Amino acid sequence: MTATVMDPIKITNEELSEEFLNKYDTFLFDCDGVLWLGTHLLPHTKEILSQLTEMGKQCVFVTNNSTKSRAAYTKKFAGFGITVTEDQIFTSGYASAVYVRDFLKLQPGKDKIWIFGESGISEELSLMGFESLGGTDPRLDTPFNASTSPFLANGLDENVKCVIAGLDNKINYHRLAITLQYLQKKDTVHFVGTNVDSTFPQKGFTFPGAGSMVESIAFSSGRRPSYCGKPNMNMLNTIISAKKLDRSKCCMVGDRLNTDMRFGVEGKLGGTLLVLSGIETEERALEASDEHPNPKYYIEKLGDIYEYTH
Ligand SMILES: O=C(O)[C@H](O)[C@H](O)COP(=O)(O)O
Ligand SMILES: [Mg+2]
Repeated sequence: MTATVMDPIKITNEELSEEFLNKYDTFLFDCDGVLWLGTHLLPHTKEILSQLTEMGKQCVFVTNNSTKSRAAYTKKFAGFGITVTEDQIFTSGYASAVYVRDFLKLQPGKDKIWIFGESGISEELSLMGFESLGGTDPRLDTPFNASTSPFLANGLDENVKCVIAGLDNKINYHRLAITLQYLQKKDTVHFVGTNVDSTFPQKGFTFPGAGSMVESIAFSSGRRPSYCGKPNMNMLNTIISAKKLDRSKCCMVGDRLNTDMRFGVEGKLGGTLLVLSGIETEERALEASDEHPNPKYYIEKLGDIYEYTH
């Protein structure tokens, strides 16, 4: 293990917890691996979020998980007994929809989007007035047959101008095959990836992440996607301007070095906190690497801050 110039500080006691809490006004929380692992809420997540609110801190939730829309996430929080409003939530599905509207300048009502992914993408597009195809369409669940697929029967839809690809737990050959047909239209169809995460942390398991799926279709098409989730700075800029944040008073809290910590460091936020309850290990947090930055602080799990201060 090589020591870096600015060694990450491990939060292990009340004093360091207080120092950390007092430094920032706004905390940007990653969700998977930080707040929860699937349907399992991590210990003292609810308590630390209430503590921050009582201290007058602002909490924003920034997830690369595109499977749910912002509206669906408010329900997930509510299911855990945590009150969060939709304007506190930013997802990679929403960031992708913003990119399609504001950067690609596709036109709602005219241009359509083919989705390789779940309802979190189509719901955000629909709120912006975009029609989408593919995604959770049950006809894609059937085994692929080129001569009977309804997506090939009448030719491809000429109005599709973009493919958005993200995490899809119903990934199958039918979805891969039709997505590739649209991506082969290189001159007219853009390629957007929601997020690059190679893996997806769950309780006791690490599963394939969105990036593993997006890279599969990138490989077959020979194209590179524009990734919109963390660490893309467009996503951070959207959040900073929507919430009118002072970057120096913000701290990014995440469980991944190449997405969350990079987002905080490249975005010049005041601080970063890596939690070890998701993807990364202490060894990785401390190693010097060209692949990712080190965090400013790290801790075993977010709820420990609550425990140290109570
Ligand atoms: O593959 C994925 O989409 C991710 O692993 C994942 O869901 C990321 O979510 P986050 O950790 O940013 O909340
Ligand atoms: Mg995470």
